[in-house]
Amino acid sequence: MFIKIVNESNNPLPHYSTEMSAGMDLRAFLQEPVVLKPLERKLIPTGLYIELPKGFEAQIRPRSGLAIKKGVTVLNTPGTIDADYRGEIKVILINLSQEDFVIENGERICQMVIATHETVEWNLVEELNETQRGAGGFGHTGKN
Ligand SMILES: O=c1ccn([C@H]2C[C@H](O)[C@@H](COP(=O)(O)OP(=O)(O)OP(=O)(O)O)O2)c(=O)[nH]1
Ligand SMILES: [Mg+2]
Repeated sequence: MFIKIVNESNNPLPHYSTEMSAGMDLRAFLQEPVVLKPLERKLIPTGLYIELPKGFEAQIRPRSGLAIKKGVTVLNTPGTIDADYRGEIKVILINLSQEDFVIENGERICQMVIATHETVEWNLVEELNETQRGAGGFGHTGKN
């Protein structure tokens, strides 16, 4: 399917790097490099604006390579881009390493997955149906 996109950066459009990739890497759109000090977080622009159809969302997720090699991740992962959002897609990066991390223009900082979602209405009731699990959770299974 085709999705409208505006690209005000000088970087290439996001693309799937293999035939069955779920995510497309997004690149930082910067006039000059940005430094993230240890534990520092910053909002990084991409220069991209998209128009998703109703019932779709875009998820902003970390890149595993950046996470394992540099300790840099997306703070609010998965970030949510709503279908009615018309602003610039921005990425909240945080540096969880003990060294400065320098972000250059055009660097691939995260990935974006386009997904469908439901829109529901609540059916407010007094009680829910019974199940084998019931209220058990948080490591409940496997215990005697
Ligand atoms: O990583 C992100 C997350 C969100 N957004 C944009 C698109 C999204 O549709 C909008 C609102 O995001 P969210 O609902 O997560 O933020 P909020 O803090 O709840 O703000 P709002 O009150 O505007 O919904 O901000 C981004 O560009 N990047
Ligand atoms: Mg919100």
